Amino acid sequence: MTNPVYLALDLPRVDAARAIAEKVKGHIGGIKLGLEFFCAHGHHGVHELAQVGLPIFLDLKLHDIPNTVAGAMQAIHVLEPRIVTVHAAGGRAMMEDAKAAAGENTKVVAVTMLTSLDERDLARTGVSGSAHDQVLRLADLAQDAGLDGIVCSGHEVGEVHRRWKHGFFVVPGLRPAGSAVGDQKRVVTPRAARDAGASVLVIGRPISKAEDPLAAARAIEETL
Ligand SMILES: O=c1ccn([C@@H]2O[C@H](COP(=O)(O)O)[C@@H](O)[C@H]2O)c(=O)[nH]1
Repeated sequence: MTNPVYLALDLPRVDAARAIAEKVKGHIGGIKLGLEFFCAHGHHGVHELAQVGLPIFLDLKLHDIPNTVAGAMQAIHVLEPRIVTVHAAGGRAMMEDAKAAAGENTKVVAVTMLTSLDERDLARTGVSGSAHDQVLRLADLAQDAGLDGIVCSGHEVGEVHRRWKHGFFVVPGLRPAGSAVGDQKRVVTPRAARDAGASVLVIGRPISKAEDPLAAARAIEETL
């Protein structure tokens, strides 16, 4: 079975990110590079991390008018990312155009409700109702737009999986039992997310900020 863990390398330096990735590469399935890394190091940084030899997930959370998002997707095509994120809130046309502009081997997935938000935060953005309903609504929109799947928390992935049988589900906000939650609010353990139907488990600080990243990655792998 392929290792479902993608290591989120939200680090300011390429050499430090690569050193951690090299250290743990036998215990993860891929590398996730997000806004911090991409804004600082762009294509060059992605090429460096691709040298590790694992699939690359570009978590750029694109959210703009359809033409602009399609252009951004075309611009990252050469990097051959395995997964790219857009925001479902960008709407159906934006998601359709993002998918049409993506490479054949790139899964395009839509961020539904960030795992750093709870229902109180959601209400403050003007959306009433539960996190669960918001995620299901945006998951339906992403499916209608022809995307490959969505990003959601481990609290919702079970229900989304029941409704969207062949969807691809990326789950961040994962914390091994007893580890610091930080800015995440809708959190479950990696094992709970996997059991509920997650295709990809995104894990960052519990590995990247651990005193011994290799031991942390191994310990997580053993729980799966
Ligand atoms: O809803 C979302 C969408 C993306 N993320 C990203 O996942 C990682 C999580 O890192 P941790 O250090 O394990 O908290 C990070 O890169 C986020 O940008 C998310 O957390 N929630």
